[in-house]
Amino acid sequence: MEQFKPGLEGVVVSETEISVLDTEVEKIVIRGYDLIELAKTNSYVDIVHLLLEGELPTDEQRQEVEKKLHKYQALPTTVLDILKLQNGRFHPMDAQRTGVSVLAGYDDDLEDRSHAMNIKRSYMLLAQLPIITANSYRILVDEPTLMPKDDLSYSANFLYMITGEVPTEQEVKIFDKSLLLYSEHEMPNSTFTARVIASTNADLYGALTGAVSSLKGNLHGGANEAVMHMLNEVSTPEAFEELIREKLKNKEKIMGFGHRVYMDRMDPRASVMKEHLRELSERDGDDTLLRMCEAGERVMKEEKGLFPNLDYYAAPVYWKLNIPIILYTPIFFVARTAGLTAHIIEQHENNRIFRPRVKYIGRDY
Ligand SMILES: CC(=O)SCCNC(=O)CCNC(=O)[C@H](O)C(C)(C)COP(=O)(O)OP(=O)(O)OC[C@H]1O[C@@H](n2cnc3c(N)ncnc32)[C@H](O)[C@@H]1OP(=O)(O)O
Ligand SMILES: O=C([O-])CC(=O)C(=O)O
Repeated sequence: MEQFKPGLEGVVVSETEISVLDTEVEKIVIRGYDLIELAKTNSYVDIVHLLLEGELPTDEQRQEVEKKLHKYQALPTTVLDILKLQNGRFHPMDAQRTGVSVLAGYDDDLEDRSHAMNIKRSYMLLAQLPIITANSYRILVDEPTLMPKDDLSYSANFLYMITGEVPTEQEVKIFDKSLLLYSEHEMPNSTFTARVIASTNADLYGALTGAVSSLKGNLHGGANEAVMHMLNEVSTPEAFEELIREKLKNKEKIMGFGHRVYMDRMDPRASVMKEHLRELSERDGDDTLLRMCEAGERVMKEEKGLFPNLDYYAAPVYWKLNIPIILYTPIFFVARTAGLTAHIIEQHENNRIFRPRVKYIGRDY
């Protein structure tokens, strides 16, 4: 039998025009563009256009995308009704999975896998997921639901529905940047999951529900919530350093550190988020969280030679934006929906079913 690679490490599973992590030139390449460079000048909606249409938008096209995202916000009321019926027992991540499934039932052309239909579905999901996500939390904590405002941008509306306050320009800028950084990242577990499901010719909703489930785990998207819980266990850099040393002694994994691809350096997206944490620390005149994170970074480099991934610095940034911890991973999923749908569409259009083999280690036969 062929070589066995645990965790498929280093195995190439797809050809793609969407993205690649080029470790030689240290770039996250999205359709030919460096994501970290794009983060300096572009917005999340630009990346949505790049991922779904193949090109960065002109000013006019950007406005069209924003308009389209507004137009598609009409969420069938059943989705939130179902969440309410569960008496607030849904984790927002599970609410997203259920929400995407329910939306499949409203798609009259479910069997139509054409490019145009899949692109339309992607925009609809991107428009409706922030409403499902923010309101699933509101239902969970028994607060009135909130619908988007006509005069707010995509990212501003998402943050508004989460916090209930119209965000400042600085808050929108930083939140939007986090969505951009989370939008796409080559072939993580969730994207692979989505492509495996899509490879049976299953519909886009089915592939996405699989991806939500994958992303929820704390070795993947769930790490951002775990990071914040860990930071909240203590309140000083010294105590945080001690906490990490203790966890390492107990052979625990430290959430927010390590990455299958970035082995010997910090995830470049984490560096961008770290700068935004600095900015918010200056705004608040309180850099305790930043100093705690830096202490964690130092001890992990020293003890394990491991570096932060995006989740490590996204978590304290979301904390400073007043976002409830239970929404950190769901926000990651909303942002990643742009990349995931692009991958599902690509899989549908250039498909061979995934069907690998095993190395048998069972009873003799
Ligand atoms: C945006 C994202 O989704 S990024 C990923 C977010 N996930 C996390 O932050 C969870 C914590 N990190 C991890 O669990 C891992 O580093 C992963 C899942 C990201 C990558 O996993 P893999 O490439 O399979 O690495 P693996 O888990 O085999 O680790 C290799 C070694 O480093 C150690 N290691 C890796 N990450 C960590 C960590 N965060 N804390 C402590 N030790 C770690 C492992 O224990 C292992 O040590 P060993 O060889 O002595 O057994
Ligand atoms: O690439 C990965 O394995 C995980 C990750 O950082 C992401 O999905 O953004």
